Amino acid sequence: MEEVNKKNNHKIGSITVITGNMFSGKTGLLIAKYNQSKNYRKCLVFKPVLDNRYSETEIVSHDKDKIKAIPINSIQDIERYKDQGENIYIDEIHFFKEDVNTYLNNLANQNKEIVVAGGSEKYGSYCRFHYKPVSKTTPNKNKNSLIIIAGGSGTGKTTVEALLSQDPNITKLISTTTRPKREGEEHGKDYYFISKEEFETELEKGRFLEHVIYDGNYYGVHGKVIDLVLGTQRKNGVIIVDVEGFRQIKKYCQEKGYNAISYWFKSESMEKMVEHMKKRGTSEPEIIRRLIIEEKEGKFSSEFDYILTVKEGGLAEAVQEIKEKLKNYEVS
Ligand SMILES: Nc1ncnc2c1ncn2[C@@H]1O[C@H](COP(=O)(O)OP(=O)(O)OP(=O)(O)O)[C@@H](O)[C@H]1O
Repeated sequence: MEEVNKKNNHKIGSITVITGNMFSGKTGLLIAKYNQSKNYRKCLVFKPVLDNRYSETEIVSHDKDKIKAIPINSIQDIERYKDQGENIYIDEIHFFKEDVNTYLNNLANQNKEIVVAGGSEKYGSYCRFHYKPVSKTTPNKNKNSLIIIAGGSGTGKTTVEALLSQDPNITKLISTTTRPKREGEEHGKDYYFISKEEFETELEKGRFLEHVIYDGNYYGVHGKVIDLVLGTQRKNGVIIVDVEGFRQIKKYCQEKGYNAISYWFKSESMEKMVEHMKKRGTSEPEIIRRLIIEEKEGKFSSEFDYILTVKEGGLAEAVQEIKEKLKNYEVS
């Protein structure tokens, strides 16, 4: 499992360190991460004044990708700009000689998502970052977490969710729908079944964290469902969503002080994904449609806490990994 962001259960920021040898593509990756986030987060980019090899005011990768950057002399210069950004990108971090670790830890604890790129080990100790989030002033008393799962079709999300929810401490969050109840389905077990009018009223009030219209019916996740499981029942929850749903639910959890652990699911290969979809009886045109969605949404996989490549035949193993990780998030 790839850990994308070093975060703990307080969810108050992150530091992602991109390191490696010269010409290994560190700046290119930093630029890619910036491009992924720039349209929906306020982003600030910095570079050391000393690094004027290609440009004074731009970060330039070896592939000649470039983005505008603010040149700074000292890491502390970020102080003047920090309120204008939620995400902070710093290239060539090893050029700064002062204690960048302490400064960036403080910044991350102000809820900033930080990405730094730095040269190879021979340049010194820059890569010895240890992000130690401080306790929030109002510590999170809820030791339970919401497991948020997103990812491509046929990657095992539904199977893993079902296996996780067999655990008495993990509850699958129930969605709300306006579609008619089918035989055997139960209100509050399969879905909360409500009328179109009720759905639209709640939607207008902003109570749905995400919703879609499929086949003329609404489907959505109501905020009160998260409150019920994590707040009232004090259980862990699990939910499958798309990228936008993940963002809204993560934001809601942050506002409410609930822990959220997010996973982006992948299969070992695209062929395996297709094989799984075929096995399940998904039609060819639908497979193509889903692969296109996966390609589009997959660009945002780095926003998730973990990228989980589910090995072939490894669904139970994936469940175990998630459960193990869940233990680390429990606040005693
Ligand atoms: N890693 C895996 N190894 C073996 N079989 C798998 C694996 N991942 C998924 N499958 C199989 O593929 C099928 C589809 O899995 P599942 O419905 O859990 O995927 P999904 O990610 O929820 O897809 P969708 O988003 O389309 O609903 C199931 O039959 C499941 O058993």
